[in-house]
Amino acid sequence: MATAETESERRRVIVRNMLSKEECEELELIHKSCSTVGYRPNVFSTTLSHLIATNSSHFIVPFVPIRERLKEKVEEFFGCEFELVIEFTGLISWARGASIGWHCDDNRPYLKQRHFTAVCYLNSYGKDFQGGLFRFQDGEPKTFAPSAGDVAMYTADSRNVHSVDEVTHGERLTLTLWFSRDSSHDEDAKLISILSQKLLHRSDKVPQLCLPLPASSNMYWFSPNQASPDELGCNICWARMNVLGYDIYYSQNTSSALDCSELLLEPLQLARGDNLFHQPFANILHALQVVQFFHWKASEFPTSKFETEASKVLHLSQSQKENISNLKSVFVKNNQLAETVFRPVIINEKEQQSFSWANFSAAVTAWEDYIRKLHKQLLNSLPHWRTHQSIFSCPLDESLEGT
Ligand SMILES: O=C(O)CCC(=O)C(=O)O
Ligand SMILES: [Fe+2]
Repeated sequence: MATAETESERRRVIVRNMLSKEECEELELIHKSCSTVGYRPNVFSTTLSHLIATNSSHFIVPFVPIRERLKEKVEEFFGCEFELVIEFTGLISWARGASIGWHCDDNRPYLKQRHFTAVCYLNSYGKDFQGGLFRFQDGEPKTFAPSAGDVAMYTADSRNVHSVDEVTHGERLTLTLWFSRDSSHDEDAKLISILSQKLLHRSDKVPQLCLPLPASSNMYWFSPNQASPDELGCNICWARMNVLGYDIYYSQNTSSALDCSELLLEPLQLARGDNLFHQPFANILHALQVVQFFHWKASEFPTSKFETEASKVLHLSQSQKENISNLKSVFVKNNQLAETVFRPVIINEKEQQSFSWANFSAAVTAWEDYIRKLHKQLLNSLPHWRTHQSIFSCPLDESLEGT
């Protein structure tokens, strides 16, 4: 006679719609504006420590309530209340060609501290990507077609040997967490320590707008498979902007003096068609964040009937256009590759056609407000996190409300 399994025998659960559409989209924004090349071919990743290292610590804030809910759910389902720590949190995207064969998640001596896995799917099979089905080697469910908001939770041991089919189209995006019973592997403690070093020694009491700071350029260099020569690759920040219709323009003399990798730290302007947007961005990551933010929120900016003030948009000269295409050939060596890997499957054509610099300009301001709000929440929370050595949702102190 079959008996109900006890909590300690439970090995997996799939929870549908655990993350809201808004949460999925916000994490997608963070990934598409901060990710680096990942640990496997055709995989990109964004870790929380990388966010801190690139002056984007405030992007940890949207993860906080999600991490909490996931931990509670894993503890409840597997019957280990108050026992677990989060060992790792990361956004991982899988581009065409990425896959992983049969494995379990603690299958290396240095991974034995991983006791439970939670994989949140931030976009959908059949809509945003093809291929990429998740499979368990035995038991039910056997195959799982991810949909945005779904979460798979399973024990990291050999009772859950699983694989992911090769992605054949689009970019499959996940938020992956591992949980441990061993508190010495607590990710929170490490994050709080580096956050404190970064944020508490700053002299500015009224925080400046946080502008991202790119990591070393090789972390953004994608080549289709790791063995192929550099000539075939592309810079992922550049490529992500190109596929959404933006060109990148550096006004300084780029022909000789600057090492190309240093260029990523220099101010730049964005162009589209024959137009150059007047406002400079501090560096390539700053431009990318604003572009991705606009792409996320575009529908919220009413289609402007008014042309941008003439002073905000300049007409590109022939030599500026040449400058753009010369640099593009350095940073995106294979345009076809960039299109295949980074072009979203669904691009709102209306959004592309009704593009206006006036709306884009409004998005620059809205992005600044958004970043300031996240940064304020982070500064509000950090003292509580330090006291409790744990990252958790804190209500905003009244004294900070409305500031
Ligand atoms: O993305 C998934 O569905 C699972 C990924 C996986 O198995 C892993 O990262 O270990
Ligand atoms: Fe896995």
